[in-house]
Amino acid sequence: MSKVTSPANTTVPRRKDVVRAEKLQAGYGTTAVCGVVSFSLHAGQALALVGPNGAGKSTVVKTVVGQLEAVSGTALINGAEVDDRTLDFRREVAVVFDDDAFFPALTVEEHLAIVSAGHGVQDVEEVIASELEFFGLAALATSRPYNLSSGQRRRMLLASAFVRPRSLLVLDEPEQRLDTAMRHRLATRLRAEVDEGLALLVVTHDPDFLSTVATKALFIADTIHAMTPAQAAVAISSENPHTD
Ligand SMILES: Nc1ncnc2c1ncn2[C@@H]1O[C@H](COP(=O)(O)OP(=O)(O)OP(=O)(O)O)[C@@H](O)[C@H]1O
Repeated sequence: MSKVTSPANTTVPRRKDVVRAEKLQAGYGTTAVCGVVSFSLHAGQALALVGPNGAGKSTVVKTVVGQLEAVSGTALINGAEVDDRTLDFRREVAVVFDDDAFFPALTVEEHLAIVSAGHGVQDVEEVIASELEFFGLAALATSRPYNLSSGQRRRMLLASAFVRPRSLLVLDEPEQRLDTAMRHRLATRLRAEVDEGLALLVVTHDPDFLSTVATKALFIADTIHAMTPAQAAVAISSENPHTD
């Protein structure tokens, strides 16, 4: 496997359809949880999935990244059917879900080192120091996850997606448990990375986060509505997308 020097130089050249969902029904077993989803996501785009609690956003995302089997339809990443065991998938796709696990015995910096070194990053120490700083965890580098607050653990999990290469980043409610300043810093950084070619698929309930980050949006419910980020921000602010 070729070595990379840092996550910063790993954005892939722009190309079509980093993600393509075609008539995708996400659900459990044979039971769909929401309407049929079709979308494409290119490098340099950020698609926000919005909608009320229980609408099916996480289920759709987990299906897109191959953690759940589709009820019907297909999800393609870089033109190939999703298989999260392949080297290509693991090299290109960084995923952070709310229920992500960690090792109780390992420190914050050890978690990040495993992820970074495991993805072939050469200057691991430098990269980790930079992300610890960004996520406000420098003073907690040698702490173990159970000695962190829930927001600090969340920061650690998010940091793990930034210490490794990625051309597609998938985040499920990244704003959860982050304070306002961290939310803003994260949103601003994500938007800058998207502008440089990252493809971002994000579930969010935060209109400000969405407005900063998203280039397009889907409202997930029994039927699916494509929206502009501005429309989606209004929809999730008012919790009623159908009034206008
Ligand atoms: N493992 C599971 N087995 C069966 N049904 C599930 C499972 N996980 C979630 N569900 C159901 O699927 C539906 C969609 O859940 P999902 O977590 O995708 O919603 P969501 O839009 O992400 O919600 P939230 O905004 O609350 O995170 C819900 O009705 C939920 O109860």
